[in-house]
Amino acid sequence: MKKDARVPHIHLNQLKKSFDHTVVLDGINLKVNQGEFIAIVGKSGCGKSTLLRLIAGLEHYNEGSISIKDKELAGLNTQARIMFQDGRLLPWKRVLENVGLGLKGDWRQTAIAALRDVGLEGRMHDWPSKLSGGQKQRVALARALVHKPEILLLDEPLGALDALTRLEMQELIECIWEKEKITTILVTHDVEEAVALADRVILIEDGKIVLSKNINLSRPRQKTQQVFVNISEEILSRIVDPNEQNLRLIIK
Ligand SMILES: Nc1ncnc2c1ncn2[C@@H]1O[C@H](COP(=O)(O)OP(=O)(O)OP(=O)(O)O)[C@@H](O)[C@H]1O
Repeated sequence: MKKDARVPHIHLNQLKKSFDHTVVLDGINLKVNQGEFIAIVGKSGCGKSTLLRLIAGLEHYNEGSISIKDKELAGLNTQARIMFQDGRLLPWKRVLENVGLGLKGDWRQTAIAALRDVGLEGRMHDWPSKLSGGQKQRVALARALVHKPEILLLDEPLGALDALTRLEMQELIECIWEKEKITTILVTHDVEEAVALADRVILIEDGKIVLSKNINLSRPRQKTQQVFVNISEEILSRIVDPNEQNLRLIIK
């Protein structure tokens, strides 16, 4: 049977999530197409990570539904892999074993290929403690990609990196996404990062999606380009109040 291209890869319908009677997400509606790159931004504590965890099936929701290709998600989302800010490598396993974790059969070759894709094949015998922050995140990315996920969930994966390493990692993520066309959802505090990478930027506020902005710019995007700056400022102005924004511009 021919697949219906109109069926969204991920469909969140009237999703509601509470923790101990505190509503964190309320009436979230979102359709993500196959191969789309979505970025989620919003103030700290607005529920971005909770949303990713719900899509990963790591958390239960109270109301609404999550469908993956029209099938309601029940339990762990086996099509998805999630990557966190701290990488979460196992310190007692070498890089190659970290990437190969959970693989079967000829796992070494598969893990080596994944490390090659992130440019770290040469470090496969190292302990994670010998790696820089950026290298650890490359390994974490390889560990997610080695399972050939259809959905990649990135929870502020570059948040702890210095500016230059962050840019390199952005390029790597973009490059892998362009090659593999994995449906990707990135949570980030960095609006420029969101605009640089995503097809669509979603803003969450008070538990709801208050903005959904298509970014119709060709790739790779130039952050200094006026249209890029304008879009970033527009989204930022929706997140921070005008006084905070003035302060940010002064500090800049
Ligand atoms: N397991 C939990 N138990 C109780 N409350 C939780 C739990 N996880 C998250 N919360 C609360 O839910 C709200 C949203 O948290 P979440 O981590 O999703 O926000 P966030 O937007 O990702 O924040 P940040 O940008 O700071 O990472 C917060 O108020 C948080 O305290």
